[in-house]
Amino acid sequence: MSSSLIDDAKRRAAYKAVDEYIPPTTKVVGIGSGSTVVYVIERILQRGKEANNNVVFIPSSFQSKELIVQHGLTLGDVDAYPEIDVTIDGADEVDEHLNAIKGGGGCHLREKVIAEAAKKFIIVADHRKNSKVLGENWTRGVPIEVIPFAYTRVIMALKTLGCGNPVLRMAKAKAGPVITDNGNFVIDAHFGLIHDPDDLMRKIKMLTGVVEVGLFVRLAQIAYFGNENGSVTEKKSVLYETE
Ligand SMILES: O=C(CO)[C@H](O)[C@H](O)COP(=O)(O)O
Repeated sequence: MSSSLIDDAKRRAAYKAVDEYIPPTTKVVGIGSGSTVVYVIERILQRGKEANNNVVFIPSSFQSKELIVQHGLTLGDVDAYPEIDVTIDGADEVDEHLNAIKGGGGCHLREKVIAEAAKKFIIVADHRKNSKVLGENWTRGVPIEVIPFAYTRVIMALKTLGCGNPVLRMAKAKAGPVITDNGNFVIDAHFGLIHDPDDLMRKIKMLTGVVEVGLFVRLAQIAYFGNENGSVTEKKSVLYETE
């Protein structure tokens, strides 16, 4: 599938999420990170200045802060708005229960804060992210943010938890590791198929030096996946099916 078809798929998922989950009454919107979120902002801007005048946007990263500011939207932060109406974000993989792997862009700590702060957390992605079980399609591993001082110890501990080859994420245009928006490192740890993401998330989070794990368990209400044929698949959490 060409990159423009993938971009179209991301765009359709993002547009549908904005159309269905940001009604005119919405006051506070959390903005995730990544390439799909760019289309979320694109759709929000298409609603026009008036529709966005009374809405505050809470970023999850340097990237989303820049998107908000550059497009003249009102920037807020989670200190001032600890309760968010709806957060829309991308994902690296989503399972059949709407658990997700996130952090491909290294932003999962702040993304989780604004996902948990939201009354509704919505995922937007292209069809490659739509799996039955985590680890099926996303084989780069679970992103784990760690404080630099502890990274070697955390790598050793991840091996005892069953990860064969945890990798310190290296920067592409700089010598050395990726540094997160919080000044930390990221380790990518592939565990094969993850049948119990809650259990794995808790075990990793208990390791000293781990700041946050890119496993989002029971957080999403709905996920939209843009497909190759122009359709959008909706996956809804059973936790919200009664709504
Ligand atoms: O978790 C993330 C960043 O930390 C992104 O949301 C995730 O990597 C998906 O990105 P994209 O929309 O570019 O596929």
